[in-house]
Amino acid sequence: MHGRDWDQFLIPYEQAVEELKVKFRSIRSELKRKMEYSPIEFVTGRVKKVSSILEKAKKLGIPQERPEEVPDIAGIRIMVQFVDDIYRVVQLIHQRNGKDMTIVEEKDYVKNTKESGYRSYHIVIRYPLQTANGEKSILAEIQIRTLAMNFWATIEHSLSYKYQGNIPQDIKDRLRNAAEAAFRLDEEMSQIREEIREAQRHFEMKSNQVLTLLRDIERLYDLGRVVEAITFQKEFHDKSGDLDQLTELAGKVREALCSASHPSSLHAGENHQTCGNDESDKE
Ligand SMILES: Nc1nc2c(ncn2[C@@H]2O[C@H](COP(=O)(O)OP(=O)(O)OP(=O)(O)O)[C@@H](O)[C@H]2O)c(=O)[nH]1
Ligand SMILES: Nc1ncnc2c1ncn2[C@@H]1O[C@H](COP(=O)(O)OP(=O)(O)OP(=O)(O)O)[C@@H](O)[C@H]1O
Repeated sequence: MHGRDWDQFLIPYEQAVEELKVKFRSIRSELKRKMEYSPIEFVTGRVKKVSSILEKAKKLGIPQERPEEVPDIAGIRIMVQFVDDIYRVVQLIHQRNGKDMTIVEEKDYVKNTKESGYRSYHIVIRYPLQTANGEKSILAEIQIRTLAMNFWATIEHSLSYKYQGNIPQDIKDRLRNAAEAAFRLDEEMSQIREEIREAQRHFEMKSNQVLTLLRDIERLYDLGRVVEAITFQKEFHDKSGDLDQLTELAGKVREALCSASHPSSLHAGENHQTCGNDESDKE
């Protein structure tokens, strides 16, 4: 190890961290620009300090002459809002496997919580770089976690640093309780999110129903069924806005529209597209 130029050694790792941060931040901004949901909240990255590389090499039994075998000299961290989003990001990384990165190892500490209470999803990748001295590939670590998991891990990391890895038992116990609380917070947030999604779906169904209903009433007018159209319009105004009531009324309007556009003299089957719930006659 003597004589190693660490500044030189770390250059590709710095480049990798910068490139990886740009790549994952770009995914976020691209999705946002397209007004689509982004599972990525924010991305951070760091290059490990030399002292920490040496300690880790020792811990992992890696010879000092081969520090490049330490898997997390280059590391990025992707923060997400909800636990589901972790697996969406994992999927995004899987899609890039064999393209601009190659997956070397994966550890799911979200499903397999560590003894300490630590939860995160880890992926070690081999990442190819174009450097001034040609192509080089290095190992890099991607950690994916929710904001709650990050909050817990950040506090735990500083306590671990303060106590040099020997956190007193009572604090360890409290940290495990806090990890439980962070887990419950993630669960609660996921549930709230589901309820919000359900409410959005319900709102969308209702506005579609209202739109169809008003169009059908207008078509009744056009077909000369003015009295019926007025009655339905009044009924629509009197409704409380309950989806079931709107659906029932929509059914009645459809029936009236159907009989208006299918005088009994017509053969059965003619103009059938105006009846029922055939989507083909909707604009
Ligand atoms: N705060 C915190 N971070 C952890 C913990 N365990 C792992 N990490 C983070 O995850 C990285 C790699 O963890 P692992 O994939 O388990 O690799 P490892 O070298 O076997 O980890 P160790 O448990 O530290 O031996 C570490 O460098 C930390 O950044 C933990 O208990 N608390
Ligand atoms: N993949 C990563 N992405 C972004 N930041 C990280 C990553 N891994 C660790 N960090 C952060 O970098 C800082 C320095 O951590 P350091 O590399 O010394 O230790 P560690 O990787 O957490 O632990 P260890 O060396 O025991 O594996 C800490 O604030 C840590 O939270």
